[in-house]
Amino acid sequence: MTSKDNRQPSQGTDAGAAQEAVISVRDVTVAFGRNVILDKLDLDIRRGEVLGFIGPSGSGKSVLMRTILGLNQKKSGLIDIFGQDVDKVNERQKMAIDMRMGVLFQQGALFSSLTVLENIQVPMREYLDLSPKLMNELARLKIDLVGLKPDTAEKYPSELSGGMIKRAALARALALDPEVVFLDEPTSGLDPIGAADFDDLIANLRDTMGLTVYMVTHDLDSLFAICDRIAVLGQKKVLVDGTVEELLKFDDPWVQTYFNGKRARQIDMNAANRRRKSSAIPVEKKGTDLSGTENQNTNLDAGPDTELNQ
Ligand SMILES: Nc1ncnc2c1ncn2[C@@H]1O[C@H](COP(=O)(O)OP(=O)(O)OP(=O)(O)O)[C@@H](O)[C@H]1O
Repeated sequence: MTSKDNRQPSQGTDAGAAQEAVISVRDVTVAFGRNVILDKLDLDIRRGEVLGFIGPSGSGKSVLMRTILGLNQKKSGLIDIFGQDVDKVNERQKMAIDMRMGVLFQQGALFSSLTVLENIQVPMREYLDLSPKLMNELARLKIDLVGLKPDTAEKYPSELSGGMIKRAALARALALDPEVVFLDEPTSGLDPIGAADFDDLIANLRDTMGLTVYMVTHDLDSLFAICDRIAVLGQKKVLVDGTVEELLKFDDPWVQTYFNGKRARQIDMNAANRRRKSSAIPVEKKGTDLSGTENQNTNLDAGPDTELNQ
């Protein structure tokens, strides 16, 4: 676990390529006018991990995601993506970096006037020069990859359920076979079964394709089920990052309230561990979590609405 006071350098501290930082954020400050949202923030996103990003509403989780993606300007600091300082790349290099990253925005953000197939082809048209036949084949492969039926291709977003929209948006985010995908609250608005299915899909993509996932979420089930590591945004910085088990022991009122608050309920830690990547997280002893109790009480709602210790 690293907290803001003992932050590690981005590379070379841990064994193997699994710890390689594909994205490093250092000392990044973002402000809108005089309103400073992020202040000298540090964060690493490591290859092949699902990184969950949590923090109070309005703390800047989406702003950070948009800043990494180059959609918001930073005031100062360094963002290194795939080993390149984004301030020093030319247009062609920037485009090459963009192609290696996919994004699923909070509401799916599909074009309502385009079919699912056409939506998935939008990034292909923007970045690649492919024949219509090849684009159709590739888009249909993505539709299959995210678990949608083939006939979804011809449907418009208005004809899809919430879960199907998320999957179609994910298919579009995967259109260019990115190495990293950014997901902004991917399971919001889904029923628990739909959300669990979506979690499984993300975990599967990580495990089979080595996908790196940066996931802003308020969904504790997702955090427990598929996140290899969680970063907490607070006081305009990454307050702490670590595994769920490490965060449960982190002495901060907001973090404790988030995971152990008044609307607590049982989370099956063993089920969570089964679904998480075994190489990233050691599986605890059967029936016991790291706090030594049978299963962990967690709070689904208190966290995001609770003020962080300032
Ligand atoms: N383009 C913008 N111009 C001015 N202020 C902005 C802009 N974008 C975001 N903000 C402000 O930055 C702050 C952080 O917003 P952000 O959307 O990142 O929060 P969040 O942590 O993702 O919240 P939530 O969990 O509710 O989605 C908010 O106060 C928001 O009003």
